[in-house]
Amino acid sequence: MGILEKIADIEREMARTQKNKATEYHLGLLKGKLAKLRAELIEVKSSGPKGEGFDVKRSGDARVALIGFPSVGKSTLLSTMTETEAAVSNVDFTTLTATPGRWEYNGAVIQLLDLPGIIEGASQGIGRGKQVVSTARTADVILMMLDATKSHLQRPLLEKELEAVGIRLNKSVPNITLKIKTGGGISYNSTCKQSELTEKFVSNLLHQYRIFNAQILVREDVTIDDFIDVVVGNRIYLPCLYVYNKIDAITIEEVDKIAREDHTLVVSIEQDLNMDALRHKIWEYLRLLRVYTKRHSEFPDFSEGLILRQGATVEDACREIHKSLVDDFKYALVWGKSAKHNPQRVGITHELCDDDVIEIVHK
Ligand SMILES: Nc1nc2c(ncn2[C@@H]2O[C@H](COP(=O)(O)OP(=O)(O)OP(=O)(O)O)[C@@H](O)[C@H]2O)c(=O)[nH]1
Ligand SMILES: [K+]
Ligand SMILES: [Mg+2]
Repeated sequence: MGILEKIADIEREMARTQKNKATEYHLGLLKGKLAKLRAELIEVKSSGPKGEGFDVKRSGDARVALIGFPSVGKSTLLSTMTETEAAVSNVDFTTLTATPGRWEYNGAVIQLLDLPGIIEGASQGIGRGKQVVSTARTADVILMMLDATKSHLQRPLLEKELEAVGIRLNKSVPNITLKIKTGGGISYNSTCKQSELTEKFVSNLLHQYRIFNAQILVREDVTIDDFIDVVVGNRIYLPCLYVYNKIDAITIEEVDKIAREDHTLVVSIEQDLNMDALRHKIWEYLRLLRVYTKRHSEFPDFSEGLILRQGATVEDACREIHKSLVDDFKYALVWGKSAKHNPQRVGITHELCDDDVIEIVHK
């Protein structure tokens, strides 16, 4: 039996099994098996011949991947926001390969990656779906484009396809440590009450994965899925913005309803509705910082900032300018949101905020 058939088998069994307290445990183990098979699918992919994901070189400060059903307007967006002219038509599967475009915003250069449309079953190799969802793993942000005039089932269907290749959307990494040991059996500890996880389940699931010696520490109330994710590994946690296009073609009441969903923005690319909000939202989801530098007794250079990731420290800023600065670093002066007073004298581990101004004093 092939991997896909085995997956289908387990999915059927899970669908047949009623969900209740008595079956929870059994279902959990089935989920574990399923995750294992899916992981095998991903692995075959990454060790397989070249071109499993689309081979587009990353460039700029970050990458945004456009994911969606055919004809939702992905290429229309690329053609609107970048200089790249992508073919647009009402015929499904117009785009057949990954097409990058360059978008500048707040001094950062963002690569927008237009991708072929995908449909249900993409992660299992239907159409070019497998390549598309593999490429999604390389993005910093997923822009999931949806057609506001079409069925609202598109959203959960696409989420399922991305989940299947190990992408977790708008979720943080579960606070679980798993240390594989060479002896001592399974030792399980939790710092808080668990609503789903039990010691018996943990040890059985680990046995399924041929792990017989390990230390597990769980620091928050997690789900069985979270635990499986940690055991399987190879998961990617990405921010995802859901963009409903073509709102020019639906009623204002419908627009209002959609706009209330989490992580969601409504636009019409062709009618230029809400597009500034979209640009701003993408920037927010990229979690980038812009920091300005200044020389001693001069004004800051606001024409050019450093682009850093959220959580970046003075050390990251130094590296961005020149790596020798890290070795020669004495202290820095910081003005802005991260400073307690202006300027604040800080060390190399100080965390920076968006729009901060920094002066580095070196030996
Ligand atoms: N009504 C309306 N139609 C739009 C809008 N944006 C794009 N379209 C139309 O949607 C159709 C599909 O656009 P594309 O950009 O080719 O869609 P795609 O998602 O790239 O499609 P594939 O490459 O086939 O996956 C075209 O006929 C566009 O004119 C919009 O804001 N409103
Ligand atoms: K199309
Ligand atoms: Mg297209």
